[in-house]
Parts: sequence; C-alpha cells; structure tokens
Amino acid sequence: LFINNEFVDSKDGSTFPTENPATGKEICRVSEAKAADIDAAVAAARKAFQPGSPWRKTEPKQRGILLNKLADLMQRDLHYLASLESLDAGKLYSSCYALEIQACIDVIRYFAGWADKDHGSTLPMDDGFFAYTRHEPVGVCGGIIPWNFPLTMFSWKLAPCIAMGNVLVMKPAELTPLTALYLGSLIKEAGFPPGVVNNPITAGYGKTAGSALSRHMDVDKIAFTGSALVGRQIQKDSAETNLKRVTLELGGKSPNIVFADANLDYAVEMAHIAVFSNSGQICCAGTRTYVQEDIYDTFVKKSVERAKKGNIGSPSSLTTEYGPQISKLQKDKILKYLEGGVKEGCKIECGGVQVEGNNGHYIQPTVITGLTDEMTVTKEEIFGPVQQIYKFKDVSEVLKKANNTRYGLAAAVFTNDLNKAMTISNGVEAGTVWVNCYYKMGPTLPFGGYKESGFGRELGQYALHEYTEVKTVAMKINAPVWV
Ligand SMILES: NC(=O)c1ccc[n+]([C@@H]2O[C@H](COP(=O)([O-])OP(=O)(O)OC[C@H]3O[C@@H](n4cnc5c(N)ncnc54)[C@H](O)[C@@H]3O)[C@@H](O)[C@H]2O)c1
Repeated sequence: LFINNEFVDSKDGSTFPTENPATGKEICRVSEAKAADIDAAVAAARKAFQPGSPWRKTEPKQRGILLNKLADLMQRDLHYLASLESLDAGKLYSSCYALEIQACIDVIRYFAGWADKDHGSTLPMDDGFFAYTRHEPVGVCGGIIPWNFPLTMFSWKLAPCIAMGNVLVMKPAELTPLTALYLGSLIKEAGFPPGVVNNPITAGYGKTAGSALSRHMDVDKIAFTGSALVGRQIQKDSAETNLKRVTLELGGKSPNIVFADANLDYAVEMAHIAVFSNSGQICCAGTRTYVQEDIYDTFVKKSVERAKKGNIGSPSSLTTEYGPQISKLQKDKILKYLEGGVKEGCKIECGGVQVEGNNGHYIQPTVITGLTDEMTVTKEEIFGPVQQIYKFKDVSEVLKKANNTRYGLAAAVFTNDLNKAMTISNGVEAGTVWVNCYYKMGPTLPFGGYKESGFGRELGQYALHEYTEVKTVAMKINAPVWV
C-alpha cells in the first residue's frame, strides 16, 4: 500500500494475487487493504488537509507545477507504464503506449493549468453590500475505480482533485492494482512531499477496502467509476453514513445509429471499433448498432467479415487487434449472456465461443442479429466483444429504440444529412454524442452519464465543480463594526 508517500504492508499482512489475463498466470501478490488500512490512509489524508498544513498553504500555481512534474515522469516512463498496464489488464500494449497513457498525461497537464484559474467571482448586490464566491476544496476525496482503464480512471480523478487543492485516497480495482502502485512512486518522485499531499493508494477488494472507504465518516466525497450495481451501493453508503458527496460514472448500452446515406465502409469500420476496442470492455462502447433497413443486409455481411479478419493474440504483440477479457469470471459471464441470447431467439452470425488452446481469457469477436428490445442482451451490459446489430426504418423509430434503455452514457450517429445528425444528437438521452466518429474524447470534453449511467462530469471545466465547494460571502460595506 502507498500511504504517506511510503510503501507499507497491510496491517494484518494479508496479500492477494494479480494475474496476467493473457496467460491466466499470477504476476505477483499485492498487499491487501482492509478497513484498518483504509482508516490509516484516511487519517493521513485528513492530517494533510488540516487548516494551516503545508498542503493548505501551497500556492495554487505550485499545485499545477507538481502535477506537471508528475506528467513529465509519466512521459519519461511511458514504455514501462504501458507494459505494466498491458501485463496486468490484458490491454493492447500498442494502444496503451500510443493512445491511453499519453491521454492520461494530457489530462494531468490540462488540470495542472486549471490549478490557479478557478477561484470564484464577485456578485451584483444592493448598494452598500459586496458579495463574492470562493471556490474551496471539498476535502478528503476517495476514488474507487474499475479494471478496464486503470491509469485513465486514476488520472481523471487525481488531476482535478489535486488541482483544486483536495487530498485523495485511491482504491484501484483488485484485478489491476499494479500501475496505480507504480504511480505512487512517481508521485513521490515528483515532489509531493509526505504530509503535503498524501496520495494513499490502497489496493484491495470492493466489499472490504472499497466499502470501508465509501462508508467512512471522515471522507468528504467519493468519485466512483464502475458498475451500476456497485454505484447504487456507494450512493446508499453515503446516505447511511455522513452524506458524503458522490459522483457516479457507471455502465452503458450505447446506441450507434447508421443511416443508409452514410459512407458504408467507413461506418462498418467505425461500428467495429466502437464495439471491439479493448475487447469490448468499454463503458461507452457502441454495443447496440442500429442500421437503416436499406443497407442492413450488406452492413451485417461486411461487419461479420470484419470481425473474422482481426488478429487475436498476445496484448504485447504490435499486430494484435483483440486481446483477452480481464478474467475467467468475466469471460464466463459473456458466454452466459450469449447462451441466454440464443435461447431468447437471437442469431450468432460469427464468434460466440471462447478461443480454444489458450489459457488466457479469450473470446472470438462475435456479431449477433435477430434481436428485440425485450431481450436481456439488449437491456444489459455484456461488457465483451459482442456486436449487436438491429434494423430500423426511420428517424423517429430509431430514436425511440435508442432511448429505450435505462442507461445514457453515449451515442453515435453516422449520416451525411445534417438534419438527421441534429435530430438524433438533440433527441438522444446520452451524456456524449458522436457524429460520424466514435470515442472522440479529450481533456477539454466533459464526460458522464444520463439516467442510470450516473451523474457528475469528469474532464473539462465541468469536472472542477465536482471537486470544489462554493462559498458565498455577502458583506455590508461601512457597517458599524468596521474600524
Ligand atoms: N462511466 C464510466 O466512465 C465507466 C468507465 C469504465 C467502466 N465503467 C463501468 O465499470 C464496470 C466494469 O468495471 P468493474 O467490474 O470493475 O465494476 P465494479 O463496480 O465491480 O467495480 C468497480 C470498483 O468498485 C469496487 N467495489 C466493488 N464493490 C464495492 C463495494 N461494495 N463498495 C465499494 N467499492 C466496491 C471494486 O473493487 C472496483 O474498484 C462496467 O459496468 C463499466 O461500464 C464505467
């Protein structure tokens, strides 16, 4: 565990294994945080946040400098971080190196820039009065993150939290603790001194470490990314304890709408990327592909050809397109969804089975059709390499179908008709809409969900509000008490 800028064993000495999803073999054992360790981490963070502490007296500009130093170190160690992330999470090394970790660095630099630029404003008042707002840090923030984007989720939470002057206790997912712990050593090297900003990193299981954090009476806010099931529990934990602030980034079942006038080959390729990137383990994946009836048959045929063409293999190989699922449990869950889907009447066009002769958790890229809105596979997040293709007639029908979900994280539309693009973009109930593209994200673009995909926004200026309290001060000018 990384507490007070030092690596320490858990209090009762327990450890847990983390494995390589591509081989099913244990990489190493990691100290396991339980309630007593979370208490120690929160106490260290609280001490650092005390009024008058060095951290509270640190100039906003200096917070930005420290974050930029951390970004420099991540840039220096890009290859190592990408390798470790690939090993522990089964993610493609090529994508970690070229895209994801570079994007984490960009996010940290973006929020470093905000450190001294978000402060409050003066407000109009009656004559004889003066009023202003002050943006103050929330306090001790807890981060609880999933395994599909370990470093990305860490940096999305760390950067605005620290930029706004808070302290952070981070609990990475039990399946992927390694890059978070390595980041601890970079935080120390960057010069966040002990007791100035405690970045405790407390690997452990959700039901013990995660729950101890979300139920902690001395934690002021939880920023959670993960499943809707656990998100509900986090919200309940807050209500049952100290009503800590909560932001929830949860699951999705995002519609990707392709109109007949779109460039067909481009739309097929983008729809493929929208589902199969990261082995289908992306919260905002375009899992429900809606295709207009005129091009439906050709689109399905081309999508199946595309899914069969990709290279399945080791995440460290630069030619691999599809890596493993994160765990055996996750792989079995996906196969069970497919089995249930077939029983409900859908048709597997390709894939639908695990990759044989491999100890890793691999599934063949799968395309399914013959789906209805009522099927479990339409309603629930499969979180695997499964493209579901639906047929639609016109704008009003597809909009209704697209919104027929309890989720609302993202949506996409492919068309050359601006009218259709605008109608879908305005009408779809989702936090992000992509037009003629997919996964276009960046540090400046707020990201978050409608409906049961959660609330609150990460990234962009909106994320700052998640980590600040707004204090309003109204004062009487020339009051009798002034001397
Ligand atoms: N909206 C987003 O930005 C976003 C991004 C990535 C993943 N996700 C979602 O995350 C899910 C997959 O990730 P997962 O399987 O790791 O999710 P999960 O909800 O099982 O776990 C997420 C985190 O919560 C912890 N946790 C589990 N039980 C807990 C409890 N009772 N109290 C406190 N913490 C607890 C886990 O240890 C882990 O760190 C998918 O639903 C996916 O859509 C959402």
